[in-house]
Amino acid sequence: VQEGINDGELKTSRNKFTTHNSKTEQPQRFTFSPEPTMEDIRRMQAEFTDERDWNQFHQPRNLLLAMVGEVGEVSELFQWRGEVAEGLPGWTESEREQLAHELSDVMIYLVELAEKCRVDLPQAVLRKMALNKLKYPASKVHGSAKKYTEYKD
Ligand SMILES: Nc1ccn([C@H]2C[C@H](O)[C@@H](COP(=O)(O)OP(=O)(O)OP(=O)(O)O)O2)c(=O)n1
Repeated sequence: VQEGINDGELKTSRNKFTTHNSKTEQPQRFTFSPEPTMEDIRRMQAEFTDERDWNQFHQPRNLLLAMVGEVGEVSELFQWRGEVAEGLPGWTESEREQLAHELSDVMIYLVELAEKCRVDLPQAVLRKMALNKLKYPASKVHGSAKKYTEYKD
């Protein structure tokens, strides 16, 4: 993937939040762009830290603390607003961009934390989702948010 993303591409990806189907006025289904992959993000962040000689600070515990700090920054954006509906109606472009920044910070630190802990994150996610399906069979739990310990067969 390219290092730099031009303004046009950034705008397109932001607009996916708000585009509507003009005939039905229904929000269009939202999807991510296929790139960058988690491996692209790992490599780009590794280059960023190498270029700054920052690996000396990026041990697992420091990355964990940095990630949790960024989760706090995401929380600040939702703080005192009450419930927020999907698609964030009423949020300004600038608030949406701020959220995109903070979620990205969380992702960047998460990916680097996984790398430094030697967790192959994309594959680990696949394994965990397979486990989740076994634990919560759709036929059994459909429409209920109980934790698995509350089901008695
Ligand atoms: N030692 C560091 C410092 C920063 N970053 C990178 C990863 C994050 O994506 C981003 C975090 O930068 P800041 O710590 O400046 O945090 P914010 O961008 O959230 O700024 P602020 O805390 O002012 O909102 O920069 C990094 O990898 N290692």
